[in-house]
Amino acid sequence: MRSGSGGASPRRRSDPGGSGELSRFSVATTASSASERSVSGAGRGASFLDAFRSCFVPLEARSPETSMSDDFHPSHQLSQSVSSQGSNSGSTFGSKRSIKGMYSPMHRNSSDREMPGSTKFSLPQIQKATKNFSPNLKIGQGGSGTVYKGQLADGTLVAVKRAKKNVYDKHMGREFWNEIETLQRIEHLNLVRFHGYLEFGGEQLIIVEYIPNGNLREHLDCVNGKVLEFSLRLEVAIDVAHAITYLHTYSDHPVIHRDIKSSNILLMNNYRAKVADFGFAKLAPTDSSHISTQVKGTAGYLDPEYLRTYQLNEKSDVYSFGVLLVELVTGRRPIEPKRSIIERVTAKWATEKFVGGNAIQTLDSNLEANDAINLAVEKMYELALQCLAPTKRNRPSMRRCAEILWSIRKDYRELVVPTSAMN
Ligand SMILES: Nc1ncnc2c1ncn2[C@@H]1O[C@H](COP(=O)(O)OP(=O)(O)OP(=O)(O)O)[C@@H](O)[C@H]1O
Repeated sequence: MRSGSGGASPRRRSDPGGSGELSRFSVATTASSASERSVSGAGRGASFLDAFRSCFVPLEARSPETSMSDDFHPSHQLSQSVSSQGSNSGSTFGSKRSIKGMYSPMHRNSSDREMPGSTKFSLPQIQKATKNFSPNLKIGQGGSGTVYKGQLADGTLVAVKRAKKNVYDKHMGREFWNEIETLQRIEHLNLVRFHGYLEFGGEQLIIVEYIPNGNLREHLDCVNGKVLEFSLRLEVAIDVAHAITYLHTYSDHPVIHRDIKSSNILLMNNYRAKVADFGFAKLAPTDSSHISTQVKGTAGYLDPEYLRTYQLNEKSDVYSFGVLLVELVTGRRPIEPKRSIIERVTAKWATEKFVGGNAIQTLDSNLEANDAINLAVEKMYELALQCLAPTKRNRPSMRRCAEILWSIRKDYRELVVPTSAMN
């Protein structure tokens, strides 16, 4: 995914690992395609080291044995088309917002789809806000569309996601409605706020809160020439943990994001993080034996168990979060094809270093190590290893991840500012 700055000129992104883009994909085919896309690594074994190595072994993907149902769909209640303008709660885990009538695109017929889809916005309004989708206002490019910065008549800054027009790919349309459905359900300080949407005249637009300070990947790449300091990385990890905890635990119905990755973590000017991009999000299956027909996610972040079994679970987000933790410490992308084979899969390389007692060697070279950072890095890897466990039952809940990160932050702060100095 390529993205630009929040300003008028598109931002260039550096590529220190020479890794290029991580492909976002959905595997809907036979299991062999899943195995082709999986990450290779060391063999299995009984030792601790081998146990965590197996997080990265090639998967012997198999077709689900049980008969496949279609991708899980919530039992939609018919609805109004809501434009969610509610205020953010600001509480740690946010407030539950109950949207009684969920809008169900799956249950609409095609003539409905030609109708303007939002009570809030008209196409001319959005064309005006984005200067008719001016290339100068382009702030991001993803697999499913282009993102523009816009300003509404009342001065509110918004991000407008314009879905790709691809008549041959019905999944694109599904992603669009998926994102709207999820955004309507959720509200949390660490999730991008939904303003509304519009489907009209071949355009599919999602309008959300504009987040001014770029995405986490850009900051780890020092695109602005500024290093993201360690304490802020820890704060970002906590914000993301809060956001996912909310999705898994406190939203009306547990939501699985399915695409947790650094380019989907957006930063405010004060470096508070917000999770974006709900195109792949799903309501958690109520039936634990549910089998998806499509595995979705981004290479390098994808839960190997989900890839192998097609069984979706909240713990798939926990796996991706483990990859993100390693990314925060190392600054590297999850897969760096241009590095030596040992270093190519960042999480494997870094956690092996950790187990070997050399965690600090993996610290982002832009950061300067000190006692506080050393300790925090060790603890973050301990947590990352749990998140990256090969099977979901051995991974912690997101809530547990948040609690562990709070304690890491507490210890970090105490070491950075010794108590005696505060008295
Ligand atoms: N609300 C927002 N405010 C500011 N910038 C945004 C916003 N939403 C997205 N962006 C920018 O646009 C980029 C692409 O976002 P988008 O959600 O479209 O990804 P995507 O299409 O799902 O991409 P991919 O398919 O690779 O996941 C983000 O990385 C970010 O830099």
